[in-house]
Amino acid sequence: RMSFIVRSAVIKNQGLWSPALGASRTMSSAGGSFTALSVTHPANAVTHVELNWPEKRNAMGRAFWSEMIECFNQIAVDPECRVVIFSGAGKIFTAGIDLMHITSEFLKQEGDDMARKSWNQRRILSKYQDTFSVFEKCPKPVIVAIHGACIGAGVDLITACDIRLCTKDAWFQVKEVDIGLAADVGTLQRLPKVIGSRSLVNELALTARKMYSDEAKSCGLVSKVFPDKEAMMAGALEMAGEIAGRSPVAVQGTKINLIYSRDHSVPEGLNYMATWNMSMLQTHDIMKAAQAAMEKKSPEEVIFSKL
Ligand SMILES: CCC/C=C/C=C/C(=O)SCCNC(=O)CCNC(=O)[C@H](O)C(C)(C)COP(=O)(O)OP(=O)(O)OC[C@H]1O[C@@H](n2cnc3c(N)ncnc32)[C@H](O)[C@@H]1OP(=O)(O)O
Repeated sequence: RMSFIVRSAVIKNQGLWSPALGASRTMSSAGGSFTALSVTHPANAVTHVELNWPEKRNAMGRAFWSEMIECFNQIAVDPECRVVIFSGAGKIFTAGIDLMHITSEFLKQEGDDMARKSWNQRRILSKYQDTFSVFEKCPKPVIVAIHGACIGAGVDLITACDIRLCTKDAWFQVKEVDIGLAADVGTLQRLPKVIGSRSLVNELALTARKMYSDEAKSCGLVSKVFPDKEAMMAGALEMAGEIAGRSPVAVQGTKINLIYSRDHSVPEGLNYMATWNMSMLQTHDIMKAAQAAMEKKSPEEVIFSKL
C-alpha cells in the first residue's frame, strides 16, 4: 500500500522526491528494532512512524511508552529527516492506552509506604507525559494522519502534533472519564489550545462523547478530511514533500517559535523570535531562496544543506 502511495506522490510531483530512499537506513531501539512502532523513509527527507500493533487496535502498551521517546530523540537529531508522518497500522489509528497494561502494572507501583508509591507513580506519569511532549521537543514538524478511531491517549497524542489530517470515517473520543481518571498526558492542557471553544473541550472531556470528522474539521481539531486512508496518506506525503523541500532552518525555526509563542505572551514571543533570528538570519538559505524567488522558481527547486 505504502509503495503505491509513494509512487503516486512521486509521479504527481514530477520527481521532487526520491521514493523509498530510506529502505537501506533503519531506525531502531538500542536493543534492536522497535516493536510498537514501525519506522520507514517513504520519500527524501520524510520519516514515517507508524503505530504497529494492529491486532490490538494499536493500543499503547509498555513497549510503546518506552520506544516513542527513543524514536523521536533519534529523529530530532537525524539530519536526513526534515518532516515526520505519524499514522496507525490496521483498522483504526489507536484504541488508546493498553487496558491490560494499565490494570496489571501501571496502577501497582512499588514502594514501602503511600508516599513512596505515590512518588514512583508520579515519576512514571511524567515519563508518559514526555512520550507525547517529544513531538513538541522534536524540531521537525509532525503530520499526524488519523483513520477510524482515535481514543483516549490517542487524543493526547494528536494534540501534541503540528498538523492533523483525518479520514471521513475518523472519530475522536476523550475517553478517560469512562475509565475513571482525568486525562493526564496532555489532552486537558493542549486540546483547549488546539480548538477555540472551551465549552466544546469541556463537553468532550466531561462526557466522553464521540466527535466525528465533520465536527473535528469545523472546530479546527483537524485541518483536512480525506475520503479514505489511501487518499489521506497520499495527501500527507504530498504535504510532507512540500515541507521537506523548504529550508530546514526556516521550517524548524518556524515550528520552535510557534510552540514557544503558544505558551508565552506576544512580547515574550517577539523577544524570543528576535534572539532566535539574530543568528538564524546568517543562513545561506535566505540568499538561495531569495535568488530562486527572483528567478520565479519554487523554493522546492532549491537545494538546501542538511541541518
Ligand atoms: C494513566 C496513563 C495515562 C494514559 C491514559 C489513557 C487513557 C485512555 O486511553 S482511555 C481509553 C481506553 N481505550 C478504550 O477504552 C477502548 C477499548 N476498545 C474498544 O472500544 C474497541 O476495541 C475499539 C472500538 C477500539 C475497536 O473495536 P473492534 O471491534 O474493531 O476491535 P475489538 O474486537 O474490540 O478489539 C480487537 C482486539 O484489540 C484489543 N483491544 C482493543 N482496545 C484495546 C485496549 N485499549 N487495550 C488493550 N487491548 C485492546 C481487544 O481486546 C481485542 O483483542 P483480542 O480479543 O485478543 O482479539
